[in-house]
Amino acid sequence: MAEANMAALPVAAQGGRPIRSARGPLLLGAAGVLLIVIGPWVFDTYLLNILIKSFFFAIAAITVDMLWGYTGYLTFGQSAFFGIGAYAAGLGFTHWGFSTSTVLLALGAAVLVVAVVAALVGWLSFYRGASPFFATVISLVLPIVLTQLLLSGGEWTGSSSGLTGFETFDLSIEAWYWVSGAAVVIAGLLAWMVVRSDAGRILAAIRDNESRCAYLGINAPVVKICLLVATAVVTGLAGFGYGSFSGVVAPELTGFVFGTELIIWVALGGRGTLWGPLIGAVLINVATAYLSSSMPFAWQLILGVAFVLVIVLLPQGLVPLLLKPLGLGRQSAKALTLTERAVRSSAAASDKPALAMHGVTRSFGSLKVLQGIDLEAHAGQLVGLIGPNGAGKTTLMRCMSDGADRTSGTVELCGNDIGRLPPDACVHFGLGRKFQNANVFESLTVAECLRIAGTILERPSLVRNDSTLRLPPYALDVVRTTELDRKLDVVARDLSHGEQQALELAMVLALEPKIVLLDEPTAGLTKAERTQIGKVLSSLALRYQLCCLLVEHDLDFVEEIATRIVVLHQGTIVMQGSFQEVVNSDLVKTIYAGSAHAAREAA
Ligand SMILES: Nc1ncnc2c1ncn2[C@@H]1O[C@H](COP(=O)(O)OP(=O)(O)OP(=O)(O)O)[C@@H](O)[C@H]1O
Repeated sequence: MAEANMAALPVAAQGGRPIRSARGPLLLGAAGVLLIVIGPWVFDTYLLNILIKSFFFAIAAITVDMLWGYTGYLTFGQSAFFGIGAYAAGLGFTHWGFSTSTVLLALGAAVLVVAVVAALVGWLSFYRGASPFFATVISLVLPIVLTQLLLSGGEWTGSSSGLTGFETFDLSIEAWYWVSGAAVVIAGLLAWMVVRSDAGRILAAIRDNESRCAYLGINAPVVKICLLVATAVVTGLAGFGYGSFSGVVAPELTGFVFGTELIIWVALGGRGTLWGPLIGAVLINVATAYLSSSMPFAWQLILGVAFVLVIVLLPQGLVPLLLKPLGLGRQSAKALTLTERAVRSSAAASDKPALAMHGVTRSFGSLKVLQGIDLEAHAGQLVGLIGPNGAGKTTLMRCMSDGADRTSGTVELCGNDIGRLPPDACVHFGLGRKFQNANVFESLTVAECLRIAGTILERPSLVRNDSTLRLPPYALDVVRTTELDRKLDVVARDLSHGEQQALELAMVLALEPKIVLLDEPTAGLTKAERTQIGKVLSSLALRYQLCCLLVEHDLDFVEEIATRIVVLHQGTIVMQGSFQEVVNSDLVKTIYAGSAHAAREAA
């Protein structure tokens, strides 16, 4: 294919992506580091003691924020990982004595057990088809089960009293303060770097629209399992530090109440900000230490009421509101260059069908929606799939893009049998699917959506933001003809309906698909937008030799661009041919007249 060797050309240098201004967090970070350095000279021993514990708790709160605030996974289970880390120290030092080798063994055991438990919980929570509600219930069960295990551990775990008085690191309170302070700063910086990076934006994409991620070839369950394991290990290490410092480990550290407190600290501090939960966790723990003895019940009640109020009235949390004058959260634009990317994969070979379906059926109970569909489409063809409402067009598209959807029959994409493979695997065979309703990442900018769309071709960095956005020529065509290149820094939810449709199409094309499925791409578009999209679609097939399948009710539009028409009626293909052959066919006229009559009768 000629485009395969096309040089990357700078086509636009305008627009930009909003990133959180680094000035505010840096100022805040500098103030925090200063407090950590001078703390031992400023705070009394009691406060130092509280702060050390708060720092370890704050690390756990940061990980909850990454899971809940950034990825949308509400978890009560991080306490379990904190507790496993703390008990690794308590059990190791109590039963085998304190020595360098015990420290290393206990630390290794903490990391291993936490990673294995987190991977298991992640697999259970995020396996295909599991709902977010199910994942949250699993996260509730984990601390409850773990607490029961510890309670039934007899003398070995100390049962309800836990373990106390074991020998631990011989460090002064000042040294512990600096160590825990350094740990929270490092954890905060690492988390901040990851969530701001290009790869970190995938977390927000999963939170926004997991189904679109799958159709971009991103295996969201695996991403979530990896994130859960990484954050669980960090939380487990924080727990190890806490257990080693306090010399006391008790079942409460693994419990569901502590898991809920972490959620409260994150919500009050400011979900999705990292520094909010960090500051929230520290301040609430300090306040609890001073106030809970003078008003033990009232303080918990105040925290509970504040939590409810914040969730209902102030979803962004309290800390961002209090620190607004510092300029935290203000947006600034980073210059971004949009360039053309050479197409990596060649189009499907013309002698082999890009899409081949044989005997495909789909039933919902006794309702047979598709009845033995045989269909082939080649590279360079733009096939219009038409038929009355309820004919089974969308169902047929689903069967082409998700192996689990059909009841029987075979589907091959570029010669690969999709078997029962999920959409993200089908995408790797060259599939791109555009849905009827614009399906984008609403909280991300146009540039971020487009970058995430190219994830399977250009692995995004875990630490950096790339200042160049590379797109294949046809995706660039869509971006330019619809003037999205002037709106790279606009958040997707603020685009017009037509622009969102164009953005979704550009995202699908950024995948460099060989087969493009388009479900009513002109629905809700103005005449001008329809003409623009029509030109782009024609060029996909004619110029770039992609295989396109288009479901469309607008027959004028189909006439303009389709190279072949397939008519579907009551789940079977009743006719295939050129547009003129189809519209002049008596059979097709009868089918459409019949469905119009049925529609009038129904009305
Ligand atoms: N999940 C489902 N459960 C039960 N029936 C379903 C399901 N999905 C689709 N159907 C039925 O299958 C038939 C075909 O639906 P489908 O959406 O594929 O038709 P279509 O040709 O795309 O229609 P339209 O042009 O109105 O979008 C309809 O009768 C619909 O009610």
